[in-house]
Amino acid sequence: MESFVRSLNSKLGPLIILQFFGTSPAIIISDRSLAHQSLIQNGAVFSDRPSSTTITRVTSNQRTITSASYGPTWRLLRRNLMSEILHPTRVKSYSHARKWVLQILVDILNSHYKSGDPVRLHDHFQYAMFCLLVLMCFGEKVDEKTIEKVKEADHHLLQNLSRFHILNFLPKLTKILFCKRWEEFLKMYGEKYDVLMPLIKERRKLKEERNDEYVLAYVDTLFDLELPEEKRKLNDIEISNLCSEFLVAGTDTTSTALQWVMANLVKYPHIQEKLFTEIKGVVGDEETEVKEDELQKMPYLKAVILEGLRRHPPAHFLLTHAVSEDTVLNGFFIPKKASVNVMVADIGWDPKVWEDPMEFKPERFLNNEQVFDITGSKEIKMMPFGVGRRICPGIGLAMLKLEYFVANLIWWYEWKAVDGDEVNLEEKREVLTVAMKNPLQAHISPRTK
Ligand code: HEM
Repeated sequence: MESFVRSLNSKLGPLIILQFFGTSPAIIISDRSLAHQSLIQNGAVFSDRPSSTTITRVTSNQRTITSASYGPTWRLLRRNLMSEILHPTRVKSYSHARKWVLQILVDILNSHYKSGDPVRLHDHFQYAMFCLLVLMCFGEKVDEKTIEKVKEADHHLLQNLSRFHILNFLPKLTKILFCKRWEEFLKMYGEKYDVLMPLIKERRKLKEERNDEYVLAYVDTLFDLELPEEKRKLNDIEISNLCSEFLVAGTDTTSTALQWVMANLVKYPHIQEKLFTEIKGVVGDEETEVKEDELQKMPYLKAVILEGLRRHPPAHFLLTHAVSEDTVLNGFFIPKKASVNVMVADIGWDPKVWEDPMEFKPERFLNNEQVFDITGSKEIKMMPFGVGRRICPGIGLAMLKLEYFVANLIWWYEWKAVDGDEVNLEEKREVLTVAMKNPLQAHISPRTK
């Protein structure tokens, strides 16, 4: 799809409008000024989401659930909630969790070092990022067996997502035409619910017993919430859906970004060395950990992360937006309900903005007198997290995690390519992200400082 769109795009220009069989048109934007016009200047109109399947009944081991809706109000609500738990002050309160997860990662890496085998990073990163989000979601350390079960249930559903997309299209009809697929979907849905529900119940109990003596978790923000229009609280399936989205949205995106950055640091040892020298200038030789409050003294680290996100944005498209009322963009009439897709990767590779855009050069972020604005509020130069009203609510947490984990991984170990093996930066499309086609493998050795 992406290469098809790209070839169409080079022939037709920065705004493509596709329409099939009288459906609402799909618009594809690959130009940063059009992205700015639509998502920032006209954000109120371009920031809805297309409606998706309404789950009305899920039979799980525990009970039958009879309602769950995904309307626009619901989505706005979700966004507000995410901003509450992902607010910078809250994000800080989870620094103990990041430290815990770093230790898990380091233990795994140490055992690789001792065995002499190269490290295959992606799975370890993904597991570490997932542990972190489970902890932020449910507030307590969850045992490894349960984490595996939650991961498995989410993964299963995610891998089948493209097969289930068709169910969004006229559900009344697809329930007859694709009844087996509906059954399969509801079964997987029920399995996920069965895994999450005990964690949610346990947390609810703890919240009632302990009153104020705990660090707020994402699920806590859902318990007391009342839907403003429907004037009711969230039901169990809605809560479990939101928890699952929290876990899914933040895991693969962050672990993919982390892997791309580390791949470039292995491929270009001089960049890795320069980064290590910067860290050494800030952190005392005796220290085993780069602390979160030291990260802001490391401009080269920030430049490496930004360059990683520009050159290899984990999502090459934004999630689909929908237009909430008839409007005009670039002289074209865009009707209400049209869906809008924005080509994130192409925007960050624009040769008019970036010299040698396909090269990995963190230095390009060092010469700016002002701090680089990744939110694109004044001008969009890249948009790995989206921009405007629908910008990723996890942006602050994601940047912090990337800086913290990259700094510590470089502080602890020297990373080298496997002998005779060039680091291959070919891409592969996954469900939510564009990952490395050949996952990074590297030899590590502990630093002697
Ligand atoms: C490097 C890491 C990440 C990247 C590159 C990333 C990127 C994105 C992008 C491009 C979008 C779509 C924005 C749009 O449609 O306009 C998005 C949405 C979202 N992200 Fe992230 N994200 C990252 C990490 C996270 C984390 C850590 C969380 C939370 C734990 C998170 C939660 C979400 C949610 C809930 C949405 C949907 C928001 C909505 O529908 O309004 N993301 N992200």
